[in-house]
Amino acid sequence: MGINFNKAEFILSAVQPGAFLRDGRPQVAFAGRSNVGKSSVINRLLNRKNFARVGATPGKTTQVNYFLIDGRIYFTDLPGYGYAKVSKEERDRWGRLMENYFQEQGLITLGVLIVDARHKPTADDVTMCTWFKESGCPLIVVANKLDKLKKNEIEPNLQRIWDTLELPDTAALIPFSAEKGIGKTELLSAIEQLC
Ligand SMILES: Nc1nc2c(ncn2[C@@H]2O[C@H](COP(=O)(O)OP(=O)(O)OP(=O)(O)O)[C@@H](O)[C@H]2O)c(=O)[nH]1
Repeated sequence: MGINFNKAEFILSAVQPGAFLRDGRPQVAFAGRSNVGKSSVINRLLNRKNFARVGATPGKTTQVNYFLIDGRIYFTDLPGYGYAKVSKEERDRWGRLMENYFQEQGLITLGVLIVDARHKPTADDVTMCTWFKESGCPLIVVANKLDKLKKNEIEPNLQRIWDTLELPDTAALIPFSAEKGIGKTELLSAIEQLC
């Protein structure tokens, strides 16, 4: 039977390396640059308004949040990166947490990397993508804020994202708008299929 994405509950925040949840349920790890709309994407997928935090102080989330979906799979919300005003200390803390997270073998069932459809992926996006690729999990890249693109910009921008991230043939790139709901059905069915 299909996963009921309307049935979601917040489980816990892991702030310490080594405190990551591991109970055998599949985990879908969401990552993305600060302000790319990661909370909005998660909220859209779960049909919620203020479930995952939206628009709070960027870059202040050095914690890994877990949401249990329908008692069956986890959405793992990784802390955003690339916010210019973050202190070196905070950045180092983020780096340690992520290093530990990606070192844990077999933790991630599926990686969802959210990038901005308007821009060339940043060096941080490329690094995050490499971590996902090296972890060996299937990878979906979500090009969010599609509603902000003109029609003729869509194709070249998607190609630029694909090329910059050097995506393998096995990856999927889904054009998305958390604002308008574009791409939601496609992303949810990809998640169901891969979990
Ligand atoms: N036009 C448009 N705006 C969006 C879209 N998705 C998110 N936004 C806006 O982008 C801003 C950032 O969204 P958030 O969901 O808070 O982004 P985040 O990546 O979770 O940010 P952090 O909490 O800093 O990690 C908000 O003002 C959202 O309303 C989209 O698809 N289209």
